[in-house]
Amino acid sequence: MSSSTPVVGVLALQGDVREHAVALAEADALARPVRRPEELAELDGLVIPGGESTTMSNLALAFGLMEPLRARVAEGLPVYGSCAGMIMLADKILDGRDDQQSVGGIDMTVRRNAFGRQNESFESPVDFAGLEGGPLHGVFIRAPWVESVGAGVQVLAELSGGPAAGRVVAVRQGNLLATSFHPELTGDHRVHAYFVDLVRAAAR
Ligand SMILES: NC(=O)CC[C@H](N)C(=O)O
Repeated sequence: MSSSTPVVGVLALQGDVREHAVALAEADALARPVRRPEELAELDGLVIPGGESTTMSNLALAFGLMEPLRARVAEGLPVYGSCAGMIMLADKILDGRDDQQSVGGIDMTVRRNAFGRQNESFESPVDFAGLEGGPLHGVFIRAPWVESVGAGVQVLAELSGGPAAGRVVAVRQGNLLATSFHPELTGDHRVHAYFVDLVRAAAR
């Protein structure tokens, strides 16, 4: 790759692909939709968007992408998952559908639709470790939370107020990044810029 403009795929099976592509472009990456296994080879990084993790799991299996995705994660490909994408990166899922699979890679347990009916969708400020410029505007839509993490996982954000105060909503393990919320819907591209920096550092 050219060191200045990394190529970052957006898994385009389902979900808010376009919004991530726009945010990545704003963060100075070349965004590409990814639907076929061979398209994974050309990437410096990948985003797994928000959407519905059960559908994404079905489609990844149907398109023959699940094993190639696992292989690329094992090779160290930087991947960022938001919401359903966070579920796809979790080693363990609670309240998933029985046949649901994840790509895995982050040593964490996530709970799907964790915030419950009253809180299906809500917005909350999120203090994200290492990001300058004040709290993020966190948009949560039938979001998962991180129930527990292994020793190698860095917690980047937890909710500071409300009924779910203290719940972990952003993590990183090596080149893998996941958020419960949707920065791609806010016009604030700091999380994407953080990820693109990680992609650049990994490609060096
Ligand atoms: N906004 C989202 O990505 C929602 C995630 C969805 N509830 C799931 O289980 O996959």
